[in-house]
Amino acid sequence: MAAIRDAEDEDRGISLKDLSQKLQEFAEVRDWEKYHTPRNLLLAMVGEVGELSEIFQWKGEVKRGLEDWDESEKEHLGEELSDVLLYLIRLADICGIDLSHAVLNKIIKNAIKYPPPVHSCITKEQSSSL
Ligand SMILES: Nc1ccn([C@H]2C[C@H](O)[C@@H](COP(=O)(O)OP(=O)(O)OP(=O)(O)O)O2)c(=O)n1
Repeated sequence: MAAIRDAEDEDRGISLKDLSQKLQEFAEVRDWEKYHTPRNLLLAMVGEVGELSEIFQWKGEVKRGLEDWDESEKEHLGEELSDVLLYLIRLADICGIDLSHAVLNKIIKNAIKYPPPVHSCITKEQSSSL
C-alpha cells in the first residue's frame, strides 16, 4: 500500500507540504522529534552539503547533464541532493516557516531585483510588427 502511494506521489510531483508531512511521520514513529531541533537540523543539513560537495570534489568542472557519469554516481548524487532537501524542509517546518509561501515570494522578489533585459520582454506579436 505504501509503495503504491509512493509511486503516485512520484507521478504527480510531490509537494513540499506532503514531504514535510512525511518527514514529520518519519520522526514521530522513531521518537526522533526531540533530536529535530533547529540547530541540529541546520548542522545535519550542512553535513549533507559537505557530502554533496565531496561528489564533485577534485573532478574539475563537469558537463551539464553529467553524461559521462555512471549510473551509480548519479544515484549517489540524487541521494545527497535529497538529504539536503529533506533536512531543509524539516528545518523550515520546525521553525514554523511555510516554505512554499516563502519560496514563491522570494522568486517574485528576485524578479523585481533582477529584471530581465528589455528585449526579452517584447512579445511575439510586438517583435513580428517590428
Ligand atoms: N536524526 C535523523 C537522522 C537521519 N534522518 C534522515 C534525513 C536524511 O535524509 C537521512 C540522513 O541519514 P544519515 O545520517 O544516515 O546520512 P546518509 O544517508 O548520508 O548516510 P551516510 O552518512 O552513511 O552516507 O536520514 C533524519 O531525518 N533524522
